[in-house]
Amino acid sequence: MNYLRVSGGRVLRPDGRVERADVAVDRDEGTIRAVGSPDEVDEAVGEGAAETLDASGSLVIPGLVNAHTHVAMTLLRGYADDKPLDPWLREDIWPAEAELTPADVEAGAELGALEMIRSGTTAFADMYFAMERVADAVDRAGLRARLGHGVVTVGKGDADARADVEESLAVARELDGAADGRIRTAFMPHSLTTVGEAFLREGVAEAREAGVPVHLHANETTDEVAPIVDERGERPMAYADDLDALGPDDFFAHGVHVDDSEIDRLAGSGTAVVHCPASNMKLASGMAPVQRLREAGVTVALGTDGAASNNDLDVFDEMRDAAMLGKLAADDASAVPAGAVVEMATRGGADALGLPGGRIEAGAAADLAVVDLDAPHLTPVHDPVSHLAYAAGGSDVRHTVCDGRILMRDREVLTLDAEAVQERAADAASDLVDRVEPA
Ligand SMILES: N[C@@H](CCSC[C@H]1O[C@@H](n2cnc3c(=O)[nH]cnc32)[C@H](O)[C@@H]1O)C(=O)O
Ligand SMILES: [Zn+2]
Repeated sequence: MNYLRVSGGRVLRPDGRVERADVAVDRDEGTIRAVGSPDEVDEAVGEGAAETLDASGSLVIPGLVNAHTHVAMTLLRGYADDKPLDPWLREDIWPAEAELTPADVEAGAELGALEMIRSGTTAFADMYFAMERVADAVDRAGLRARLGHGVVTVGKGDADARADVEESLAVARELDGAADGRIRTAFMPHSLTTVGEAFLREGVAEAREAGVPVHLHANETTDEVAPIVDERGERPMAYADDLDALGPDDFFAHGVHVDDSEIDRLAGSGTAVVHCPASNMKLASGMAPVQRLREAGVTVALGTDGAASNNDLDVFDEMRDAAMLGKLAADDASAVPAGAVVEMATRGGADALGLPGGRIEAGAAADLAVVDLDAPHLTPVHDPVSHLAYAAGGSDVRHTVCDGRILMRDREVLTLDAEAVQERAADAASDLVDRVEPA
């Protein structure tokens, strides 16, 4: 067997225990073949590993999942800060995005992929446009992703609006299974207020027929909830239910302003929520009731949202922010503990996106990250899970593996030319800003 051995480390197992173990990866299948003591692994797969990754002094964890982002927004990192969602989108972000070319989107997506690989993320969900270019970047980077074209119909004529919906459905049908199956897709209306009812109803029905999930921004701000309640006399998740947009394959970003009836609807339907704590804090959107969502049985994942509202794509930051904000929201220091946020960033993310991975166990997808614990800010190690949630950062990741392939070894990214990617993105971003604000 053509196998990769991750040796000498401690491993975070699906039950939350951390144990000394080696991991044997079947590189042809892209799956984990064995996890155990060196002797156990020798017995299971033999001694002749084709390649070895050293994990001594390190913790082997499932690859992190960034379950909601707009990856090419890396080009707008630090472009417009310190504003609430609606004026931020209308006055700054949407005018800049109107100037983005497909080549810009590809440059931004590559930069995001590079940043994610370097911080131990192996899978993400992306809502944007020029998605075939994002797919190319994902393919080259070696990551896994669930991709969709974001639809906005408000402020557009009927033909343009319809074309946007059709584009999202076409992307969902055509890109599904790309990059040797590492790319899956979804129908992605931007939100329940930025897409008109008839378009939502038709689009969701077609998505169901095509067998692709639905992903949208939901209950992000009170400004977004109020018009639905005023105009329809029902909460947004009741409206979503009426649109047939709730189900076990569907995943909604934010879920900040959800009441108990909506939490019950999400739990009952199996719809996952992607919590984006940094974006919610930065745009002052509010505090999602993460503890209550989890207690109700909702699958909760973590997302960075775009780099313009975060301002990075490091899921370690999201774990820390989720634990901190979750406690504040619940007014309870025992709420959203370390183990919960680690679970949300790994298995929760994989399950929300319906992608393999999220677990270090035999038979699971070989998506993993090796975190170096030998650092002043990670000493001593009373509890490695506590460190993942509260003390470690993306730059502590030594190696990143996705689908059995090494994407980063000893902090060197093998699938992308880091320098060229960074330079291309910086150039694209400065040209973009010049087009938006002519000198
Ligand atoms: N085809 C659409 C594009 C939608 S992509 C998804 C959009 O979500 C925007 N976005 C980024 N972060 C957030 C957020 O937190 N809430 C809502 N929208 C966001 C992002 O800038 C992008 O415009 C069009 O014609 O405009
Ligand atoms: Zn978003």
